[in-house]
Amino acid sequence: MSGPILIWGAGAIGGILGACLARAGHAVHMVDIVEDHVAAMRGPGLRIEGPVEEFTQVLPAFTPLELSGQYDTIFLAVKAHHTPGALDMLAPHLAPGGVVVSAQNGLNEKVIAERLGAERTMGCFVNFGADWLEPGRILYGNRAAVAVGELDGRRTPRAEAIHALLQIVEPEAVLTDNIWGYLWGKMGYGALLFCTALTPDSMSDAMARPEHRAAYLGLGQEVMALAAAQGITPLGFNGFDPVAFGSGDAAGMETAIQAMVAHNRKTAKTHSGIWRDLAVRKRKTEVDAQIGIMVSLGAELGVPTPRLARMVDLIHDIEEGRRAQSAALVDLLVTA
Ligand SMILES: NC(=O)C1=CN([C@@H]2O[C@H](COP(=O)(O)OP(=O)(O)OC[C@H]3O[C@@H](n4cnc5c(N)ncnc54)[C@H](OP(=O)(O)O)[C@@H]3O)[C@@H](O)[C@H]2O)C=CC1
Ligand SMILES: CC(C)(CO)C(=O)C(=O)O
Repeated sequence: MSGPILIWGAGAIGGILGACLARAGHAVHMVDIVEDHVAAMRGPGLRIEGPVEEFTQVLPAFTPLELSGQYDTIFLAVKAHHTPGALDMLAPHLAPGGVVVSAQNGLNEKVIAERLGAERTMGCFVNFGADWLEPGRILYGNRAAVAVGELDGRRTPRAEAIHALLQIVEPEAVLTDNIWGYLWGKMGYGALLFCTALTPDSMSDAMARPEHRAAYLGLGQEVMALAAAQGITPLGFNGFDPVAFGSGDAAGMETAIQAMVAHNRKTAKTHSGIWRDLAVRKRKTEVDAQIGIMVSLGAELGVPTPRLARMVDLIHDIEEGRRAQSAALVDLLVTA
């Protein structure tokens, strides 16, 4: 790896990665389509605030049209449904031997590998919480699990180098030989987060409701059945327990729910990114790119996903103004 690191999509996740790496002395360039945000990063700088740490970092920042040159290491941190469009813009800036690291939720690694080649794609899982507040301001809500690894599980010098970079941001970041396991663990946890976003409540308040337990357990079980049908062994983190959901172990799932509720009680990011897209940003969520793809996969593999499918419809209803966020929407997922 040589030359500056490029962060493509300098919002909540990309902003924190870029600011932390630059503060540690790495040359980092930021790219974002939000012009006011790009201007703010150049000066007065990107302000990271909240309970984890507070600092301001001035960063070389560009809109995609302003960017020139090629980069060996690019972290991609746009929302999953923006991945194809971002890759069109990013492709000319990836050096021939370079790599794109997906710091995103979903299975973007597949999209990147198809577009740029598997050998130019690295898998990454991030679970720390952050919110883009306004141009130049990001809330770093809590620390949480981070993992990185080659798509084929090999331990390579470049994976070690990316791991070392991520350890600057999260000292407990893991270099894994099972990145798909982490990504599918997050697909499971992510399905639960989408369910919390059907309501106006915080992640922990929504997930703690006993009358909605069956909805959360059913969603987690559907995702773990999809992972199992592909021969993937999902991994746990921050309270999410894939073994309990995969085996339908009632006591294990209850312990996992309690642990996830406790984890999310400690963050200054009280609501998920999905909730924020619906309630604050008033824009489309990643539901098709994260949950919709699992419904399609279920149809291909013959794995039933009735709750995931219903949830996609409910999120679309909120996005398109047919329904308002309400705890009553989760009632509709209690029975499959
Ligand atoms: N925030 C969090 O706590 C967590 C997020 N994630 C995942 O990380 C990924 C990034 O999320 P997050 O950082 O929250 O998202 P943000 O919306 O905060 O940041 C993404 C940024 O990329 C910009 N963007 C969109 N399209 C392009 C493009 N083609 N080229 C350059 N920039 C572009 C966006 O602009 P605009 O807003 O105008 O679209 C925005 O500024 C998602 O997959 C999310 O699910 C994972 C774990 C935690
Ligand atoms: C809530 C969080 C940060 C996971 O902890 C997340 O992934 C999201 O907001 O989508």
